[in-house]
Amino acid sequence: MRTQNMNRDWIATARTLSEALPYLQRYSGAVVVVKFGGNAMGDDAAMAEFARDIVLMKQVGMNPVVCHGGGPMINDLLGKLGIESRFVRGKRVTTKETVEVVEMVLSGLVNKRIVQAINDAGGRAVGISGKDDDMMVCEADDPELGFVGRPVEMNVQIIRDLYSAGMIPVIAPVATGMEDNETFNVNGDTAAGAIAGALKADRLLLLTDVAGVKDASGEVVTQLHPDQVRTMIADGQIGGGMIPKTETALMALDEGVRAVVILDGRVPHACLLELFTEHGAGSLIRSTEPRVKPHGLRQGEAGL
Ligand SMILES: Nc1ncnc2c1ncn2[C@@H]1O[C@H](COP(=O)(O)OP(=O)(O)O)[C@@H](O)[C@H]1O
Ligand SMILES: CC(=O)N[C@@H](CCC(=O)OP(=O)(O)O)C(=O)O
Repeated sequence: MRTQNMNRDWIATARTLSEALPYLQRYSGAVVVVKFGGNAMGDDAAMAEFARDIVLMKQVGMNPVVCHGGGPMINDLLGKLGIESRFVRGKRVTTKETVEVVEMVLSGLVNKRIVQAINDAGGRAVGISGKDDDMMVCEADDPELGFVGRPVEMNVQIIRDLYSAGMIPVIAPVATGMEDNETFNVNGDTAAGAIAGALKADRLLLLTDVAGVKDASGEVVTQLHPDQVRTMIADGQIGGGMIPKTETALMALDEGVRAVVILDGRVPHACLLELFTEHGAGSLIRSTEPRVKPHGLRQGEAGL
């Protein structure tokens, strides 16, 4: 019977909402930095879905901070300009010419697309980059990479001011240098980690285009201790863009972030699944003992 089926659907929906209550209570006031990678962004519908999840997080009393990437979009524009993209250990080799394109794409096209999507979903997004209020000051990461920055000074009060005033900061990973006012291209994961570390965030969610950190047999490892991550980098199980991602996770944990999750941003409602359900998503990296549940909080655990 159609009516009975509909009733069953409604009851299931109500049950899901009810089951979210302990998570909503525990995460109230929590600072959650969400890194939205270029590969995770997808089409307009996927972007709208992501934006709704971020607005929902804000609506229920969390403080989401979005830090984005946009590597594929930079590749596109560089390609149109006839400039080749080259990466070393997951980071773009960035010339003076390239960095202008990087800033145009990240602080312009990508940042404003996300801001607009969040505002369309009823949030109050404000787009900034690491340059605003000197939020992120960098020095050169490695001479081989050119204008790629490594954050050395973080001034995150601007972010706290924005979320305390009801807004959702959306941050492009472009920063100022210590000298000569250079512009630095910062890997999106590195920037998100530095921001999460400086905020001592409760969670850092790194959204990407794979289901999580995979081992040599291609299986996603749902829970990782930092020592396991170090081993997997050293023995080559972790490679490419996953290197800056996992290195970021380790650094963020060292700086006081409670836990880092690497998850598949292409899965609908990935953030909600991770934060508000028992199921979780992707690979969780933290220093403490494994949880009873695969993701989220340990059963009976009081804190985050
Ligand atoms: N052990 C691993 N587990 C998962 N992905 C890995 C691993 N080693 C390398 N990778 C690669 O890392 C990529 C994710 O990094 P990247 O492309 O930079 O993502 P994003 O653009 O979302 O920041 C994956 O698509 C995959 O090709
Ligand atoms: C230094 C460096 O590699 N910067 C990145 C910044 C964008 C980024 O990180 O984008 P994703 O998160 O989509 O990969 C780049 O130029 O591609």
